[in-house]
Parts: sequence; C-alpha cells; structure tokens
Amino acid sequence: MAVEATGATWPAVLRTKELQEKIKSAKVLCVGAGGIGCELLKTLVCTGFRNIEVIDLDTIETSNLNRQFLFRKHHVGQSKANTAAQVVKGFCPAASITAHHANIKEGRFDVDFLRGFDIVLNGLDNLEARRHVNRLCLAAERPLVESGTAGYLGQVTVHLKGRTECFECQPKPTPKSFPICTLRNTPDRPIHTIVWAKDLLFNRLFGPPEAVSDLDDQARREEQQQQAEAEAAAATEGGDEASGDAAADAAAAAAATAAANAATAEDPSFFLRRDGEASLDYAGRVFERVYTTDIESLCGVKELWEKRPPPKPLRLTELLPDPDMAAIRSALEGAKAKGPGGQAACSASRALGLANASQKWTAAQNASVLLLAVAMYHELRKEEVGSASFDKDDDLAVDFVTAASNLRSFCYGIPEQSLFDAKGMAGNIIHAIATTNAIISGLIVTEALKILAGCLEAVRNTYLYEFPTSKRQLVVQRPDPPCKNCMVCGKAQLTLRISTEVATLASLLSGVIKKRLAVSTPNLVCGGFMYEEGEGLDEDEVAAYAALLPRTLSALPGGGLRHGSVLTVQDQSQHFGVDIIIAHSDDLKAEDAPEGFLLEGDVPAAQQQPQEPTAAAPAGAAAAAAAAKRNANEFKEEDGVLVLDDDDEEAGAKPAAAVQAPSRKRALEDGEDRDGTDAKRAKGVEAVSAAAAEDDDDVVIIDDD
Ligand SMILES: Nc1ncnc2c1ncn2[C@@H]1O[C@H](COP(=O)(O)OP(=O)(O)OP(=O)(O)O)[C@@H](O)[C@H]1O
Ligand SMILES: [Zn+2]
Repeated sequence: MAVEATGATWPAVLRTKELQEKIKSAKVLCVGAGGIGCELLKTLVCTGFRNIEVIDLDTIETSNLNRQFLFRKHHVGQSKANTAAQVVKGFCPAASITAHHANIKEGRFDVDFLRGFDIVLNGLDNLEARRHVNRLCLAAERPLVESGTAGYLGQVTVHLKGRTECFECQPKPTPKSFPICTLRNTPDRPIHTIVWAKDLLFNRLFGPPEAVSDLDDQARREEQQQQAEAEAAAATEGGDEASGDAAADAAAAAAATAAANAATAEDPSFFLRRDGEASLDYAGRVFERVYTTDIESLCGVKELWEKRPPPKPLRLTELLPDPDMAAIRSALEGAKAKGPGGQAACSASRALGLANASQKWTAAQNASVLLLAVAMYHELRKEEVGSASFDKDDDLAVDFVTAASNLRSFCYGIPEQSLFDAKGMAGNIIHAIATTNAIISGLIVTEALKILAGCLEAVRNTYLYEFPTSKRQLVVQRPDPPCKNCMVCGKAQLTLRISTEVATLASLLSGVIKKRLAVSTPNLVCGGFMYEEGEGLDEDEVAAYAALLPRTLSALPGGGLRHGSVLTVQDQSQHFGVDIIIAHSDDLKAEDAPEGFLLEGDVPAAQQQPQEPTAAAPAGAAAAAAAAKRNANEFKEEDGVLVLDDDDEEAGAKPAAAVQAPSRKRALEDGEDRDGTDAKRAKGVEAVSAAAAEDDDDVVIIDDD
C-alpha cells in the first residue's frame, strides 16, 4: 500500500469499521525486538494488528529481563525475534507473527521485501541500522515510524516519502571523541582511561589489526596537524607578545606530542604472545610494558609535564607478591577446569572472588583481574584473539577494561571506577526505563493508525521529556517537509575537505564512506578509478581492490582523487547514491577536523561511536529541545494526544516524577555522571512503573472524541 491521504478525520476515524478492518489486514514490519520492540509487539496485537513480521539479530541477555517483559530467565541465550513472536502468539493466538533472527542489513531484506509491508516500525538502538531502514523505506515507498529512547527521554518520528523529512534530512549530533594524544599521553578524566583501555589496549591485545592501525593513523594525523598549526602560528606571528606566546605554545604542544609518540612508539609484534610463552607470563610482560616502561618513557618527556604532574609507573612485583600470583594461577586453573561455558560464565573478577560489582578494587586487585583476564582470553577464548571487539555484555571484556583503565588511573591520579560504573561508561549505557519504552511504543502505534487511516495531516513527531516543558511531558510537532538538499531523499552534493596527499583509500572508506555516510557495500567511481565491495566479486577483483587500500587518494589509478574531483558513491543494497566533491586541504585544524577531514553539506551524523551516550534516542534531547522551541506556540492546537499536566496529578501517582533527579541527566561523557545513582533511579522507576501501570490517568491518554 502506498501512503495515501483519505480525508478521514482523526481521531473520529478510530471508531470506524473500515479502520478496524485495515488494522486486521495491514502487514507490519517491526525492526528490533528489544526494549521498544517487546512493548510494541504487545501493543500492536492488543490494538488488533494480526500480520506482523519481526526482525532482530540478537539473543536474550539476563540484563534485558528487567524491561523486555516478553522474555523470562529460561529464554536467556535464545533469539529475541523468535522468542518474542512465540510469547506474543501465546497470548494472542489469532496473530500471525513471523520472526527473523537476522540483521536487517542482510541482502534478503531488500526493497522487494519491504514492499510486502504496509508500514515499517523501528525499535532499533543504532544509527547505522536506522539509516539503512530509512533508505530501504524511501526506495520501497513505505511509511516509516522511527523511535528511540534514552533513559527518561524518548521520541517517535514519522517519515513519509515526499511528504515529511526522511530520517536523515536533519543532521544528528556528532558523537564526542577524544584526541588520541590525550588518551595516550595525558589523560585526566576517568573516561579517558576507559576509552584508552577499550579502544587502544583491548584492540591492541585482542582486536583485529586494522582497529589499531586506524587509531595509529589518527595519531599520526594529529601529530601532523599539530605541526602544521605550529608552523602556521609561527608564520602569522605579529610581533606582539600574545601572538608570540600562542606560536610558542603551539610549537611546544607539537614538540611534546612528537616526543611522546617517539618515546612510546609501539612495535605491534611486541604485543603478540610468543611461541611457548605461558599465558600469565605474557600478561605480566604486557603489564610491565604498559604500566612500567611506557609510563617511565612518558615521564621522561619533560615538555608534557610543565603544567601537570607526571604519571607514576606501577611495578608488578610490588603490587602482586608471590602469594597473589599463586592465587591468580590457581584461579586460572579453576577457570580452565570449568571450560569457557559461554561469555556470561567467563569472568576474571568472579573467578577471583570479586563478586560485588559496585565496590572499587584496590590496585593489587585490578592488577590480578587484568592478568587473569588476559590469560583467560588466551586459554579459554583463543580463537577470538586477533578479531575480538569490545562488547559491554561480555563479562571478560568488561573485567579487562575496568582493570586496565583503573591501573592507568592509578598512574595518573585519576579516580578509579567500580566494575559497574566502568561498564556503564565503556558501554555508553544510559539505563533504560521500562515506562519510557511503553509510552513510546504506544505513540508508535498511534502514528501507525493515523497512517493506515490515511489521516496524513494528523501525523506528528512526538518527544518525551524527563521534565515537563510548559507543563507538558510530551511535545508534539508537525513533521517538516522533506529537505531539498538532503543527501538521501533530496539531491545533495557533498564537499569533502581532506588532504589527498595524506589520506588513504582505506581511511576514506572507513572514516567517510562507511562511518559518516553509513554505506555498507560501497561502489566508488571517479574518472578512471573504481572500487567495489560486496558479493559477486571474484578473487582477483577482491585482491586488486584490496591492493588499492593503502594508496593515498592522489595516487589512486585514473589520475587519483584530487582537488575538484567528483567521486560518485553508491550502495546498491540501500538504493543510495551521492556525489562528493573533493577539496584538497592540508591545513585542517585538529579541533575542527579531529577525524582528519571535513564533510560539508547535509550530512547525517556519524554512526554510533564508542563515546556516544547511546544511539537509542538518536537526537533525543536535542531534537526535543528544538521541537519545544519551534512548537511552543503550537501546543494548544494539538488535540490528538493529551499529555500529562503534572500540576494536576497526585505526587504518588507519577512514576517518572516520583523519582526525578534534580537536574536533567546529561549525556554520559565522563566519570562524574557515573556514580551509580542512575542505576538506582532506573530500578526505582521500573518498580514504581509496574505498580502504576494500571493507573492509566498517569501517562498518556488518546483523545478519541
Ligand atoms: N541491524 C540490526 N538488525 C536487526 N536488529 C537489530 C539491528 N541493530 C539492532 N537491532 C536490535 O534492536 C534492538 C534494540 O533494542 P534495545 O535498545 O532495547 O537494545 P538491547 O540490546 O536489547 O538492550 P541494551 O542495549 O540496553 O542491552 C536490539 O534487540 C537489537 O538486537
Ligand atoms: Zn531526507
């Protein structure tokens, strides 16, 4: 069904038989069966929907059970999509629910597949998948109701091709990232040591080689940029004291970074376990390199410590005398005897008896956990070494990151973190709240009903606030029309400012094409240059394209990508294409272009990055604030959705208000935010929300007269 306005009046149409029939026969695709997805499936069948397909790539974790109420303890480890379908059919046998335990980005879920549905509803948690579904819906001309939640914040937006903005019309906030030189040399916040442990050390020891080489490339770029800045500052020095100082500061910073990089230059082979090396000896060798030798080398770079205290090296033999080492050895033997037993069972901290996740470990305990975690990876999960990626639900990975970051924090005098807090920071966790997901799912279904009824004038984007704005907990907004210059649904051209002499094809693909443009199977053409990925290539082609990856842009075949070249980027799987004009630039400033390039035009956000709070609500707070601003005058016109007016309610009857913190929770950026109170609050809300669920005055009422 293409989207058509029927002239029906919302909400009067809700009571019509015609709509009831449409609801029964409509084919609905739900993408995601997590926090929002579970609520959504339940609400859909309770509303009368009978033809639903659900896709989710994940399996159920214990940590999902507090809010993904379709799942029970005995479901842990099973497919979310299959289990959700089964459980919903259990209480609504009349519903046909087809489950796909799969990634929505797989080729079989193509435009033709999407055309089999009347409407698509997203309950996803990452930008990459959201953008993929957006592009498929545009290509298949199917309406998309998009959603997200982050703690108390939530939003539902409606995307109708040609009528409203697509999901990518508005740029999303760019995720926060940290300069590599700060992470490597001069961390001063808990998040710095956590990101270092997760992105640098974890990848160095267990990740794929390219994960580290990408970061090395970034470090090299930062160093070059700092040098260029120092030269530029020297060249523009006006003879006055201030500009002389600025030039001297820039030169000192560049020299300090260069010296620090040279002092800690890493030969990646050092971090490989040697033939015949016992796993604990290997762990000890890594410890001594990272926390003793490297820290001593950095201390020697005097330029770094003129304005801050130098770090203090740690010594393994002082931290862990023989009896402690014996305890680690016996914990390792115990773990080996038990076998891997799945990720959930594999925990170094538990093997050492550190069961309280909220308690901070001593330096010796951190050292013990670190050594044991490294050894356990090598003894119990050897096949993952060299290809692992950090997963917040993987206990051993979280143990490693907690211990590694805390040890570094001890060196630098930074407050250390408990396992629970480190997990939250490393996993960018904003604790999910069941009530938020329930409200958002109700709103998704409301918008789906308007679309099915053909009340296209009545569709609204809705933003759920933590605190009422003008006494409103929910802010509604008429969707904007499509953006003419949108890269996805309009006809935008982008300009890429980059050094064509420094950037390689590999870095263009990973940083720009895949990360910023969310292209999954790229096809690049520019004059005589062509590059392709995806199925259907023969071995020779794959090898020939791989050989181009290390080349700089200007050295690519066919004259290269140079100033003024137009690069055409296409992704057949997404029916997506965009032209990029290359603008060579070798004086990009590190603070303006931390990734080494600037992409100009209507570019959607970078995909989720490690430091991003959570992609659950892609633009939650920012969009809500913008909507509030733009729509401050529109509230009174809205009557489709009645919203809670908190002055009129009894305090005890308000699940969210009952546990509100005094100030809006900030996006997770640093350790100060992470004191465990969020989790306590989250638990509190879930407990109260269960009791309050029956009190339907509390939250949202659909006004149906
Ligand atoms: N590309 C994708 N294809 C299919 N499903 C996806 C894709 N990306 C994400 N999902 C699913 O979307 C759901 C989002 O739900 P939610 O935000 O509650 O995440 P979660 O992983 O269940 O919870 P948490 O991240 O808090 O542990 C997840 O179940 C996830 O597996
Ligand atoms: Zn668009």
